[in-house]
Parts: sequence; structure tokens; C-alpha cells
Amino acid sequence: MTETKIPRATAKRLPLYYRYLNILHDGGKDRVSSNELAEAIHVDSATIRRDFSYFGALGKRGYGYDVDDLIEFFKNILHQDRLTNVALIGVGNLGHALLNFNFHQDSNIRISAAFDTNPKNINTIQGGVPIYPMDQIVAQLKEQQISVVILTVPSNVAQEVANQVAQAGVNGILNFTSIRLNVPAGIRVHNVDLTNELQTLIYFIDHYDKKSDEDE
Ligand SMILES: NC(=O)c1ccc[n+]([C@@H]2O[C@H](COP(=O)([O-])OP(=O)(O)OC[C@H]3O[C@@H](n4cnc5c(N)ncnc54)[C@H](O)[C@@H]3O)[C@@H](O)[C@H]2O)c1
Repeated sequence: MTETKIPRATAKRLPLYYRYLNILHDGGKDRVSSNELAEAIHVDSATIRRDFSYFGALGKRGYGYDVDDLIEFFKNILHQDRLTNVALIGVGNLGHALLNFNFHQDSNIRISAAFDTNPKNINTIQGGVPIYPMDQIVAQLKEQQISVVILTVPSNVAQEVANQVAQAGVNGILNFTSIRLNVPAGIRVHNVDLTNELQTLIYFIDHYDKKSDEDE
């Protein structure tokens, strides 16, 4: 398939579309209009049509979209047609919660390895996931063909750990620490910051009406 460069906001909506289309499929529905989708997932129909148009003409005028075709399409671009193993580094409060959250239940992603420096954690299994010492990171990531890691270590070691991860050939980091990481070109970092999200929410409540801006 040819790769289409799509806006980040569109990319972030793809899992939402995929999840809802599976619900439609499970309910026995075989076609859906952009208006129906819009109502269900609270994204306006023009945005949905524009998002879908990045991937070519997926719908037919007066017919809407074929649910199974769309599922197959999104399954492929979201890599949900195959299992993706990811690793987690730092099994403390947050890391532990993520290990116990079974991503695999509603996606084809699973945490298959975790890493830590604390001897109490190393060589134990938490949430069904083995925890390895950091000196095994390069070997394990290569062996398990892991190219994405979740970073939940203390902020003061985040850069040092990111450097180790870079050497292991990773190309994606989901960074929960408050540090903005410096990584070599070719590694993509997505930052997750709940404080930021809360502050933004509070700002919007104070300054705007209650309309959701999910489609921004
Ligand atoms: N983004 C968010 O919304 C959000 C929310 C909560 C916490 N955090 C951040 O997540 C991180 C973890 O928070 P926490 O409360 O789970 O901390 P924690 O101290 O409970 O856990 C950190 C874990 O990392 C391990 N660790 C320490 N140094 C390491 C190293 N060099 N290599 C590998 N593992 C190492 C520790 O042994 C520990 O198990 C912190 O950076 C925190 O600021 C972010």
C-alpha cells in the first residue's frame, strides 16, 4: 500500500473509527453513512469525509461506506491485522498500572516485556509480563522484534534510558515522563502528559462554552 501523509489530528481519530466500525460489524451492520458515524462518535461528518478522503474514495455517494471494507482498511493501516509487541520501561506506580491494563483485550497490541533496575522487580512477572534487568534490553528488544517502548521511569533518568533504547533500534517511544527527550532522527516520540490535559481542560472550561473540540 502507498503511504499517505495525513494530518496528526486525522491519525489520532483512526483508532476511534476502527473501534466504532467493529461495534457496527458486531451488531450485524454492513454499511454506514458519514452522518451516522458522526452522530455516534461525536466528530462532525465533514471531518469524517475529509479524514477518509486522505485514503482515497472509500465511500459511494448515496450508499455510504461498506463497514467490512473500512474495517479491513483501518485494520491494515493501524497494524491491527498482526500482533504488535511493545515494551515498558520502569515498573513503578504508573508502569505497574499499565502492565495490568490489558491493551490486548481491545487491540492487537500487547506489552510483552518490561524492564527495571529495582532488584525487587527484576525476574518477576507482573500482569503476565516478565520484567528483565536493563542490561538485557538490547537483546530482548531485538529477540522479540519490539520497536515501540513505553517510558515510565523517573524523569531524572529518562534521557539516559532513551539513549539506551535508541541503541536497541527502537523507532517509537511513548513518553510519560516530563522530560522532552532528545533522540536520533528516525525515532518518533509521543508525549503523554495528564497534567497538561487537565490544565487544558480547566482552561477551556473557564474560557469557552462546553462544546467538545475533539474534532480540532
Ligand atoms: N504523563 C503523565 O501523565 C504521568 C502521570 C504519572 C506519572 N508520570 C511520570 O511517569 C514516571 C513514573 O512515575 P511513577 O509514579 O510510576 O514512578 P515510580 O518511582 O513509582 O516508578 C519508576 C520505576 O522506574 C524504575 N527505574 C528507575 N530508574 C530506572 C532506570 N534507569 N531504568 C529502568 N527503570 C528504572 C524504578 O525502579 C521504578 O520501578 C515519572 O517520570 C512520572 O513523572 C507521568
